[in-house]
Amino acid sequence: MTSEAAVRITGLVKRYGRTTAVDGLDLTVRRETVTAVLGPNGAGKTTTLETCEGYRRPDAGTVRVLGLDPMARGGGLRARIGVMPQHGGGYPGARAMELLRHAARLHAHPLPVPELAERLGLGSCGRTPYRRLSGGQRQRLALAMAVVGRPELVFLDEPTAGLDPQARRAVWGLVRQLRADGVTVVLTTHFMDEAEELADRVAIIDDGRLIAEGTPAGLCRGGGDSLRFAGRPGLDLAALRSALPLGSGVDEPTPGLYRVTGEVTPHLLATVTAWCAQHGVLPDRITTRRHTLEDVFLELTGKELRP
Ligand SMILES: Nc1ncnc2c1ncn2[C@@H]1O[C@H](COP(=O)(O)OP(=O)(O)OP(=O)(O)O)[C@@H](O)[C@H]1O
Repeated sequence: MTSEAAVRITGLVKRYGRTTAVDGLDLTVRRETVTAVLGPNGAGKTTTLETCEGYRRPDAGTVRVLGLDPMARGGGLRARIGVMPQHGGGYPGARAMELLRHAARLHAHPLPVPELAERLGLGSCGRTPYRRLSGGQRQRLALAMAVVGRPELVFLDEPTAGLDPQARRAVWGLVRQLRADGVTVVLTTHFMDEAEELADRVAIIDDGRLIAEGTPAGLCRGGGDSLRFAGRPGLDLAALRSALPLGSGVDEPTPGLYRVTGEVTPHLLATVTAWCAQHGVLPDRITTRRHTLEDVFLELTGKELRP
């Protein structure tokens, strides 16, 4: 049934002894989307993913993945999901390509192994034993093993951590391809630009709870956007304000320097420059600053380092 959410988590609690890693988390992931789960170190992201993958049993709450309980045996879920763990384990003596071919053989209709290996730049290290692979090569191999079985849903735990910029772009390309092929992707990342680039939905968790969820643009909208320009001091702020779109404001924090607040859009910029033209003002040093996902993340989760 395709209208069913890919992942539905309700009131999830997971404890390790006295540590509550996940503390009443609610999260729904829609099918055929890319969802980025963000959160400070220790927020409970990996624990949440591992619970969805069937590696951890919830202490309370329910988790349904493709409509199934990940802890139930025999439901066929394992064959339908792909998992890239944060620290992928491989047999130390097995060669990279042997591991990938082995993973492919476990599935009924695997992707063609040579193309996938080529795409992730694994060709040249195919004969290298796992223990001698670099960190980045291990990451890319783990990603290839997660997707080789054509899963409906993949969980990628920090897929680009430790990758060079070229490999990062290759991973982004693969994630986009998965999405275009109708695969649901749930990934964690500490790179806010990565979430903005790839994700349809972003879920921010802190202390084991969901604290924000939405599209990257929706989460960033408004907030700390600003447009600044210099002009002759003492412009008629009330007149300029009345020309601006609803929800925008303007002030003159220092004489001759103007700050327009509100959502920065092409229309806002055009309005300000048109107003200046009508009033014989040459706006100098126009700069725009948009609220980024990193701004939102820091506002919501604070700036303190986590223990
Ligand atoms: N196997 C475990 N045994 C005991 N405590 C654990 C275990 N795994 C995780 N924890 C604790 O649970 C909390 C959540 O950890 P988790 O790995 O889920 O966070 P995370 O959001 O993935 O963090 P990071 O961004 O650092 O990877 C942390 O306080 C961590 O120390």
